[in-house]
Amino acid sequence: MSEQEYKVRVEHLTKYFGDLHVLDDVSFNIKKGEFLCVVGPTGCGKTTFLNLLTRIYMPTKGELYIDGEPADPKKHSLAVVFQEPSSMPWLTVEQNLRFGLEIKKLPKNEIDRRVENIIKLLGLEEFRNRYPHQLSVSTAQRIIIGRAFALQPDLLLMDEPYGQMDIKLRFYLEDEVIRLWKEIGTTVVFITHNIEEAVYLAERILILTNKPAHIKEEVQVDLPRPRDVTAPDFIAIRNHVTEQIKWW
Ligand SMILES: Nc1ncnc2c1ncn2[C@@H]1O[C@H](COP(=O)(O)OP(=O)(O)OP(=O)(O)O)[C@@H](O)[C@H]1O
Repeated sequence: MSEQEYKVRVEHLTKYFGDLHVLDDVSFNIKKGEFLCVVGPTGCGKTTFLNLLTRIYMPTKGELYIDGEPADPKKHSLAVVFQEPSSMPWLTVEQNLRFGLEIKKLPKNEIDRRVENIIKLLGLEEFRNRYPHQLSVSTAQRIIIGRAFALQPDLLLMDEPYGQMDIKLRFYLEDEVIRLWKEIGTTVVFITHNIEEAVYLAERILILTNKPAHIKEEVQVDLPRPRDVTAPDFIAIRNHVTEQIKWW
C-alpha cells in the first residue's frame, strides 16, 4: 500500500513519563477512511496514544504522521471526543455547536445547516437554549459528540465517548458514528473498553498489551453492516478479542 493511502502512520512510538514506560516501540498504520478501534487493559496507554497524536504530549522516541507529515493538530482537520464532557460552560448548547464552525469561519448558512442537522440527529432540540450545567452527563456528552460531528473532520478521535451513557443512547450513537463515517468518509480512531462495541464498530481492532504496551494482535472485522451482536460470527470475534485481553 502506498504512503498516500495512509491517514496515520505510527513509527516506533515510545513514551515514558519519567521512569514509567507506557508505550514500547509501537508501529502501525491507519488507512484513509478506516474505522479503527483500540482496546487493551486499563492504563496500558490508549489515551496517551491519542494525546501524542494531538501533540498534548511529545513522543520520547518515534513519530506519528498524519497525511505524511508529523502530526500537528493546527494543520490537520481533526476532532477529539473525550470521555469527560468538556463543553464551554458559558455557551448554550446551540452556541457550543456553532463555536468550532465559527472559528473555522464557515459561511453562516453552512453553519446553520450543519447545526440544525446535528440538533436533529442527536435529539437536542429541547436543550438548544440550555447551558451545559443544566444537562445530564450523557446529554452534555452528546453536545461534545455533536460538536465533533459538525466539524466533519478528516480524522475523528474518540476516547471512550459512550462510556457514561445508557445502553439505548449508546446503541443509537454507535449507529450515528457509523453513519457519519460512511457519509463523510472520515477516518475514525475509537478507544473503548467495551469489546462488543469494538466488534460492532470497527473494520479493524488493535489489541494492546499491558504497559509497556505494544500491539498484541490486529483483528480484521469483515462482518456485514448493520452488525448483529447475536450472530455466531460476531460472537466468535468478540470471544476471541476477550480472550486476548483476559490473557493478562
Ligand atoms: N501526564 C502524565 N504523567 C504521568 N503519568 C501519566 C500521564 N498520563 C498518563 N500517565 C500514566 O500512563 C499510563 C497510561 O495512561 P493512559 O491514560 O494512557 O491509559 P489508558 O489505556 O487510556 O487507561 P484507561 O483504560 O484507564 O482509560 C497510566 O499508568 C497513567 O497513570
